[in-house]
Amino acid sequence: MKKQIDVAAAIICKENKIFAARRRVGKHLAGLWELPGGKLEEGETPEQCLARELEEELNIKARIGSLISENIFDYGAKAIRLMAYEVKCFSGDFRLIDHDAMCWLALNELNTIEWAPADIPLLDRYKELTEMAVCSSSSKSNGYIQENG
Ligand SMILES: Nc1nc2c([nH]c(=O)n2[C@@H]2O[C@H](COP(=O)(O)OP(=O)(O)OP(=O)(O)O)[C@@H](O)[C@H]2O)c(=O)[nH]1
Repeated sequence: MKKQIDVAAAIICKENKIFAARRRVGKHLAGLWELPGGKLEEGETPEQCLARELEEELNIKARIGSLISENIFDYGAKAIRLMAYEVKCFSGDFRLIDHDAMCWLALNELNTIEWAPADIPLLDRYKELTEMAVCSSSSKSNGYIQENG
């Protein structure tokens, strides 16, 4: 049976935009865009893996937030379990060490680039959750009564 590889990926958000990086020539899925991250090493939690990968690939230090969603995807030659975590706190200047391009996209721009297929359901889920959060916070503020005097 084909081995399933565990991969952790980061949904890095800044000012309502999400970070994407392009896989470089020579790699599996070269030219497609992905969330930064990588394969779990033995004994590593997904959070530890992500913190390590973000430092190795992008030169940033990050606090890994909650699991947004996961997706099992079969690429034929290999199958992966891709786990996406939210990252809102990070420091350092982004440097492309392992990718050949990067960009920041608003939620309504996510479909303007070509993502690795395994990422698409995860990004859809993230969009859904973010829109739900915006909706619930605006309904809370509508319900708040402010009185004069
Ligand atoms: N990091 C990352 N990998 C992804 C994403 N989506 C996706 O399908 N993958 C796949 O997950 C696998 C693991 O990623 P990796 O970055 O550790 O692998 P790699 O190909 O650079 O390393 P390798 O050359 O040592 O095999 C790759 O086959 C990659 O194509 C994603 O959003 N982020």
